[in-house]
Amino acid sequence: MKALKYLNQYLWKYKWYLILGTVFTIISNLFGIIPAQLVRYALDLVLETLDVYYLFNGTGLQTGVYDIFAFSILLYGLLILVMALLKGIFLFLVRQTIIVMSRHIEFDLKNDIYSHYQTLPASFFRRHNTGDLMARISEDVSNVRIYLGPALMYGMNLIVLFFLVISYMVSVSAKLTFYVLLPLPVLSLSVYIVNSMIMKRSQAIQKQLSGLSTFVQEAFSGIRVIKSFVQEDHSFSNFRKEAEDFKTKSLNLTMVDAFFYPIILLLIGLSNILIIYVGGQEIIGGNLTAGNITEFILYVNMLTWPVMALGWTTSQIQRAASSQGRINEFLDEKTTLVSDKNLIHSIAGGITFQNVNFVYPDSGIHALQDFNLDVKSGESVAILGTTGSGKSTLAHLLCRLYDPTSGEIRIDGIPMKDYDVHAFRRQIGYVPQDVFLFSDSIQNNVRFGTLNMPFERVEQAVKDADLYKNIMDFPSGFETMLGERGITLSGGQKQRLSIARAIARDPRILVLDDCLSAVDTNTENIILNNLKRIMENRTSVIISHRVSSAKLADRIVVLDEGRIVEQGTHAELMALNATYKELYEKQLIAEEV
Ligand SMILES: Nc1ncnc2c1ncn2[C@@H]1O[C@H](COP(=O)(O)OP(=O)(O)OP(=O)(O)O)[C@@H](O)[C@H]1O
Repeated sequence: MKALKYLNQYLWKYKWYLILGTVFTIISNLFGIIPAQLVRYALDLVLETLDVYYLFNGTGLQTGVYDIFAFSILLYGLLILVMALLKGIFLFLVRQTIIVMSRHIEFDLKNDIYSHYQTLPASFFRRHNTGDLMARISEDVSNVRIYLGPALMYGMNLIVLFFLVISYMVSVSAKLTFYVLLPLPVLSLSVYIVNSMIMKRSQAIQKQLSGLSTFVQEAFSGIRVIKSFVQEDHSFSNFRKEAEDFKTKSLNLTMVDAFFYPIILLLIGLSNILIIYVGGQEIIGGNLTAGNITEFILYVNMLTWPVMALGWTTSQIQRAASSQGRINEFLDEKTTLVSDKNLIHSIAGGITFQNVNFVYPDSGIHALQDFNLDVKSGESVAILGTTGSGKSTLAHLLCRLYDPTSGEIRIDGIPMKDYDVHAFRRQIGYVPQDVFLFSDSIQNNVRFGTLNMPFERVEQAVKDADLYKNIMDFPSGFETMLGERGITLSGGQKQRLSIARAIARDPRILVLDDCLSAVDTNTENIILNNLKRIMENRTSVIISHRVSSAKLADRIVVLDEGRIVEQGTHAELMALNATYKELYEKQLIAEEV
C-alpha cells in the first residue's frame, strides 16, 4: 500500500476534481436515500388511508377520500422520479470529475515514466527487457488508473452510502440495524480472505503477462530469422506454452472470483431474512410500521452493490499497489551519468583517455584495460581490432553511455564528467554498429528531432554519405517512408543514412562504430574522403575491423583484448611488420579472392 503514496502528488494536483467528486457523491447518495423514505411515507399513508376509506364506505365522502389518496400517491411517485433524475444527474457529475481526474493522472504518469525511462543509462535497458518496460508503462499504469478512477469512485460511494444509510437506519430502529448488520463482520472477513488470494494470483498473472509481451515482441522483431530457419512451429509452441501458463493463472483467479459473489449474495440474503423476521416482531410489538420494514429492505438492497463492489475495489487497490510498486521500482532508479558542474560550452574535440578501465557491470567482462590515448582536436583516428577487442565499448564511453570503471576521459583537457550530459552529447555524432532507423520519412530520419534544420543541410549530409542518388531513385525521394509503414533499405543504405543523420548535426566529434561494414570498398572510400573534408578541424574516431576503413585516418590504433597493441600511421604500422601488417595482408588477400 505504501507504494500508492507516490500518487498523492497527482491527487493534490487535481484536488478540485477530487473535492467536487466527493461533494457530488454525497449529493447523489442523498437523492438515492430519500426515495426509500418516500416509499415508507407512501406505504404508511396507504395503510392509514385504507382504514379511513373503508370507514366512509357507502357515503359520498368515499370518492373524496379516494381522490386525496390517489393524488398523494401520485405526488410521492413523481417525487421519487424527480429524486431518481437528480441522482442520475449527480452520478453523471461524479463520473465527470473522478473518472476525468483518473484520466488526467494516467496521462501525467505515463509521461513521467516515459521521460524518466529516457534519463536512465544504457545499462538499465540491458538489464530489463522491452516487454517489461512496456508492461509497466501500459498495464501497470492502467491498473493504477482503475484505482484512481472507478475504484476510488466506488470506494467513496460505499463510505458515503454506509454512513448515510446506517445513520438513517439507527434513527429508525437501533435494534433492527444491529441485526441487519450482524453478517457484516463475516462479510468483511470473507472479503479480506478472498482478496488476499486475488492479490497473489493477479500478481502472478501480471508477471506472466509481462513475459508473454516480451516473447511476442521478440518473436516479431526477429520474424525474418524465424522464417528463414523455418522455426514458425517452434516459435508457436513456445508461445502456446507461455499462453497456457497465462491461461492457468487466469483460471486460478477466476475460481477465487467465482467464490466471491455467491458469498456476498448469501450474506445479503441473510440480512433480508433478519429484517423480515426481527422487523415482523417489531411490527407485532407496535414499535415499527410496515413502511419501516420496506424502507429497511430498500436500504439493505441499496448496500448490496457497493458491498459487492467492495471486493472488487479492495482487490483493485491491492493490484494498483503492486503495479505502482513496480512503477516505483523503475522511477527510483537514478542515472549514474550525472554531472556536478554541468558545463555547457562548445568543445574543440580533443580527447584524452587516461588509464581507463571498463568492466561491464552485468557480465564482469573487462572490456578496456589501462587504456591511454590522446586524440588531438581535428585529428582522425581509426580504432582497429578483432571482434570483442573493446572497440564498441570505446564508442559507448565516448558518447558517455557508460562511465569508465576507473581512470578518466578528458575532453579539451576537462573531465568529461564535468560537462552537462545532454549538451555534451549534442556535440557528438554517433553512428552505432546496429543501425536503427525510425518508422518515418528519410528526411525526418536525417533531421531526427532538429525540426529547424535547413533542407540544404539534410541534402548535403545525404550527399556526403553517398546516398543522394539512391534517394533520388525512390519515387517519393526524401519523403520516402521507412520501416513498418514504408520501404526497407538495404544494409549499406541504412548505414549511410545513419551516417547522414550523424553528420547533419554538425558534430565536433564524430564516432563511427563499424558502420561501413555493409558498403563496398569503393563507397567506403568516397564516404571517408567526404568525411575528411567535412571533419576538417573536427575529431573523428573511426572504429572498424576492416583495414580499408582505417587506412585514410591520420592515426591508426590497434586494439587487442581491451589494450592498445600498436599505433601509428598506415606506413608506420606497415613498417612495424606486426599485427596491423598481418591484418592488412589477410584482408587484402580475402578481398582479392
Ligand atoms: N553490454 C554489455 N554487457 C556485458 N558485456 C558486454 C557488453 N557489451 C560488450 N560486452 C563484452 O565486452 C567485450 C568487448 O565488447 P565490444 O562490443 O566493445 O567489442 P568490439 O571490439 O566492438 O567487437 P565487435 O567488433 O564484434 O563489435 C566483449 O567481450 C563483449 O562480450
